[in-house]
Amino acid sequence: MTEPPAAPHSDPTSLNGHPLVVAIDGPSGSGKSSVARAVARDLGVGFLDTGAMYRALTWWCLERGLDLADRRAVADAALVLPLQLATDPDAVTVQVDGTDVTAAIREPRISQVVSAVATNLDVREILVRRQRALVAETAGRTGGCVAEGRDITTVVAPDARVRVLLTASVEARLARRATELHGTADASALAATHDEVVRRDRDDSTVSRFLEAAEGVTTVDTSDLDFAGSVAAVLDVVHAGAGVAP
Ligand SMILES: Nc1ncnc2c1ncn2[C@@H]1O[C@H](COP(=O)(O)OP(=O)(O)OP(=O)(O)O)[C@@H](O)[C@H]1O
Ligand SMILES: Nc1ccn([C@H]2C[C@H](O)[C@@H](COP(=O)(O)O)O2)c(=O)n1
Repeated sequence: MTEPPAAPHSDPTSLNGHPLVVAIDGPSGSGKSSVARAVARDLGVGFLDTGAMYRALTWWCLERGLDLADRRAVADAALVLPLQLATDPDAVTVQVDGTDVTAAIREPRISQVVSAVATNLDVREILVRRQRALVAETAGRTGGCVAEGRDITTVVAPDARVRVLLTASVEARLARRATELHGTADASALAATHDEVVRRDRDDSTVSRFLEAAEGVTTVDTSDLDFAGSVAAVLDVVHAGAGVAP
């Protein structure tokens, strides 16, 4: 008898047609974006990087010469932000008004100031509305959505079937980001990365709760895990919490 080919990934259709939403929050450098993307790929569903939305808005405001401290002007920009965000985990692209900003929004000049936009409460209200719509649309179209950010488990998708706080020690997170940005985690690279990780978390945590798990949220500490181990740990939570066949 011929065996059927092995399934390439977990099967969200085992949820009797109910779309699977996986919400992942965590501090900077914990691995949210890369792990969430790999988890979405494994599940065969869409992926939403909500930080990319705050970054794209920041990029657009700077492009238009707006003062990021002008909260009203930045919120007005958020209302009309011409954003196209691809949610295919194999082809994540971010466009603003037809310009591909996928790489530009990761540059230090954006990382250094994005918190000024992300702590604008009027902006948050507007982008959260868009994020909820994107999660629903993506989940309906692909069978599910893995969404990551700082307030997904608590504000954007508190009813998600699976909710994870992905965390790691500050030392591990600094080393990861330093290696990513500077190719090394030596003392000078670690010092240069401090603002990107520690200061940003301090500012961002004034408006969102992502340093500790909210009730019902499962913490996955990746300090001692490699990347593949982090993905496997989150998939374990998904399989346990959502009844998704591995
Ligand atoms: N065990 C691990 N788990 C997750 N990511 C890891 C791990 N080890 C190294 N990394 C690397 O850490 C870096 C940071 O990951 P990523 O950008 O996904 O973090 P993040 O939490 O989304 O950060 P930010 O919120 O600042 O964008 C990436 O280069 C990733 O490949
Ligand atoms: N749901 C979210 C997502 C992101 N932010 C903030 C935090 C960061 O300073 C910025 C960019 O996010 P990153 O790409 O580094 O994950 O946006 C937030 O407040 N809420």
